[in-house]
Amino acid sequence: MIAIKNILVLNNFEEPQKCKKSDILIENNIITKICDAGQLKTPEGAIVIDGTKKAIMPGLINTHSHIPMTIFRGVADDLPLMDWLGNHIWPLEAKLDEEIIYAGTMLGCMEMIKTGTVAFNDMYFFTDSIIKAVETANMRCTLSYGLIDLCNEEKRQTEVKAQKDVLNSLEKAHNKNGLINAAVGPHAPYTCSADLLQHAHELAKEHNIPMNIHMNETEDEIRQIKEKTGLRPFEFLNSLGVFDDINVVAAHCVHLSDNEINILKEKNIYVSHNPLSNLKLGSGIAPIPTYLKDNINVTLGTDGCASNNNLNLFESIKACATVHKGVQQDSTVVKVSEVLNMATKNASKALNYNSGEIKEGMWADLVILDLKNPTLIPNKNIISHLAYSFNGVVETVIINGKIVLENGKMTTMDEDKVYEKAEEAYLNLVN
Ligand SMILES: C[C@H]1O[C@@H](n2cnc3c(N)ncnc32)[C@H](O)[C@@H]1O
Ligand SMILES: [Zn+2]
Repeated sequence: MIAIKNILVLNNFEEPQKCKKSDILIENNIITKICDAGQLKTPEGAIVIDGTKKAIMPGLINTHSHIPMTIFRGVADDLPLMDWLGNHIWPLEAKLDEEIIYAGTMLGCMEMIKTGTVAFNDMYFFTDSIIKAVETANMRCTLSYGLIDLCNEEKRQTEVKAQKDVLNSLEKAHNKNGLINAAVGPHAPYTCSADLLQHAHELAKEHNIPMNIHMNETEDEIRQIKEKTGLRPFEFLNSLGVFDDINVVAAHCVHLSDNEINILKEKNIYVSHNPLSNLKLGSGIAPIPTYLKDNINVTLGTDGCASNNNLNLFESIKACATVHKGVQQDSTVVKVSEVLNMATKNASKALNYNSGEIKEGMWADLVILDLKNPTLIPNKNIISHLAYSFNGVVETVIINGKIVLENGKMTTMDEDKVYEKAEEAYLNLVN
């Protein structure tokens, strides 16, 4: 049990003036009580956190990452997507092994937790090593194995077989405490055959899990699909039935025709907006204000550390809250509450979580901020600061009712060892 006393609860992004000081009780992994400050009787044996001069917010949820790619930070800057992937990233990824993946995931979990992220939706390889690291860190996640067959039948068969093993591992991991969840991850329309996409869709339906896919990131890939199929990517996948009856998290969605935006609406597709990756790779800027007007569910992601190059979701929040205002020459688009909802409750909905808000009955996935931080002063306007000014350095993080960061220090891992292993992994990758 954890009792948090006299803390400012940031549970209303729309009406900041309604946020007030409260006491919170956490039992097992659930928020069981929220009452006025001073009202909570501390149950015997509870850990007590004094929330004076602190605020608590829902932990952030990153809906698009490649977490082991922390090891790739800085390896291939200033290149466009296809050159970056084909000539730099994929050749290096051919050299990955379990140890590199474990080291990269540990570093990624540490970075996310220290910047207020409690959960992430990932697509990568060597899923067993990722599971091992995430279990150590006690992070929540939805993991998918990146399916790529490049339309080669033999490769398709090995991918289908590999996917089966991955789902078995994920199911076992999920059964421990529910922290780890499974998704299917066909990489993108330009790397997957129609058969592989349909196979992934069937699996998602059968297991009742989401699909995680890169969509319409660059004009170049859209041209490729149009040449091959006569259709734009969303039209092509829709014709295959790939969006039916499942939650789809479509990363990027930078360049869409009106008809494709209609497909987003009709099929209730969740957009994972990755503004910093799109800016760095020169891919473009997604029309987020249009999506918001159309009531499309928008969430936020960082993408991997070779295209961002960090996992601090507060930076993506600020980018999202500012870049669209500049592009549209309209400072009223993408409001503070909208962007904060993207990183919390919209993401929770996309991934079928019970978090993203601070309410009785919800998972205790929470972040405590020290109000004595220059980027949070004046404290009165703290909700605005979360979108526009906060540097992301958080004090304490609770995931699934467990304290994983305490006064800025990881409780689940030896930080120095994680840094050392990550440096070693980098040398193994590039040499
Ligand atoms: C899961 C696979 O996705 C690749 N990957 C990482 N970032 C991006 C991106 N922005 N667009 C497409 N693919 C990406 C990884 O490098 C890996 O090969
Ligand atoms: Zn990606």
